[in-house]
Amino acid sequence: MGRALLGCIADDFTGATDLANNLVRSGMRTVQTIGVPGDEAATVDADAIVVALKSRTIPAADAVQQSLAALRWLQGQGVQQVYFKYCSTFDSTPDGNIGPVTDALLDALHGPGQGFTIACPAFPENQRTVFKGHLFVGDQLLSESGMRNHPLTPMTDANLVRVMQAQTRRRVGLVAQHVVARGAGAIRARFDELQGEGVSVAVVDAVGNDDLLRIGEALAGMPLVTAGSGIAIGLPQNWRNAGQLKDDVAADVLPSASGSRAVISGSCSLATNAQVAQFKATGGAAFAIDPLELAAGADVAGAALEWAGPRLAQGPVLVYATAEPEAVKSVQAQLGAARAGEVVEQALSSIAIGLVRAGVRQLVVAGGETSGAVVQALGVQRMAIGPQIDPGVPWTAVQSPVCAGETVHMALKSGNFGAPDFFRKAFAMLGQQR
Ligand SMILES: Nc1ncnc2c1ncn2[C@@H]1O[C@H](COP(=O)(O)OP(=O)(O)O)[C@@H](O)[C@H]1O
Ligand SMILES: O=C(O)[C@@H](O)C(=O)COP(=O)(O)O
Repeated sequence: MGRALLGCIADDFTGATDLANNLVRSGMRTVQTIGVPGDEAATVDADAIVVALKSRTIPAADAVQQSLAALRWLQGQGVQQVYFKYCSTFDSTPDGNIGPVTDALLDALHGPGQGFTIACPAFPENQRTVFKGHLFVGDQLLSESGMRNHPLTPMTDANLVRVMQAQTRRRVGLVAQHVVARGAGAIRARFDELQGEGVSVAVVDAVGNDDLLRIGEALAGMPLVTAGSGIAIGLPQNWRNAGQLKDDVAADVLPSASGSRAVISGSCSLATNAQVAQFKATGGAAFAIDPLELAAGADVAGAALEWAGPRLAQGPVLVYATAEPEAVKSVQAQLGAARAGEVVEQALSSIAIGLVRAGVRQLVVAGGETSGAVVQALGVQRMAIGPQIDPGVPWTAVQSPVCAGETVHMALKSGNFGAPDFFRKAFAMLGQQR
């Protein structure tokens, strides 16, 4: 059995690297696997393991099944605590999947209908805060932020107690910020009080990193934690206190980078739109993908690769389907949201394979679903986590059968993360890597 302390199940791939990044920065050596590893017996040598699923927008029953398979594999690794990671904007479809997966994990860990956990997507470093159970993105309620226009998971209610209650069979309650501010003892007392009232899932307020650290302390020994990546910063200290976590090796060292540079963007989020605009405005070579042409059967991937080939030597190239909300709505009205997403993801995946075949070894992918599709198409099985580019986005190093034996550096950028100059900043940083 391995010695991993924390076992994580992430519902998308950018989310997984976001969580791994926070764990690494808090001193846990972390390995990220793509999907549930096939080899039951192999033990992973790390303090934390993040199993990346692509389960955020699939049918709830499939998300449950995949999450339970991940749980069983993590239990086989001997983990002491399980962390279900979802989006800091609580992205979910009308059918879930956060509630159904939480129910299934609690049932599996505690018995049917039993157990207690938290729900806390707060990530203050990325302007996601929870106050009186309401999720804010910067100064806006979730429901008034760009998330209301998300292509797959539009979020139209900021009240997390209500959103979660609509998804779970269990009763949902609230640990308010004035309790969190009083420290771990007060938080634990509130957990007890809520359990006495029949509550099994507590939405927990957090408006700053101090809150996350207090909550982290209160979560020591809780078998299941459900959260965004922010809560992760408060957990490692619990194992340090117990003498189980040694800070004797750097947790974020990657091999040095080489090869050509490219960005693939399938995210239509506000931040990505700004990053694509900035890259183009500063003279970056960019190729736009039109979903309608794709759906009509045109060889858009071939055209993109033909375009990129001669440009790769000159610097990073960008291939993008990123579009403003009005354009996305118009495409979705013609193709349906799911089909539009599918054709774009498929094309961007083929382009990623082609780019790696053409010598790209430094690849930024923008968008959670997009990253999932690209990473799977490249046949990546594990990701080593390196230094942070912007909050929530680290460089990683992977192996792919598409360029067997050679390392590819990949950064999986969540749609709404990163400064406007993210793409150039990312590559500049690899150039200066230790
Ligand atoms: N122009 C477009 N029209 C419609 N859908 C699009 C367009 N561009 C990308 N998409 C789809 O939108 C979804 C964006 O989701 P994702 O990659 O998770 O980005 P984010 O991280 O911003 O949420 C993907 O399924 C992608 O294929
Ligand atoms: O928690 C977050 O915000 C991210 O880690 C994440 O999951 C974002 O998802 P995408 O916006 O779909 O990349």
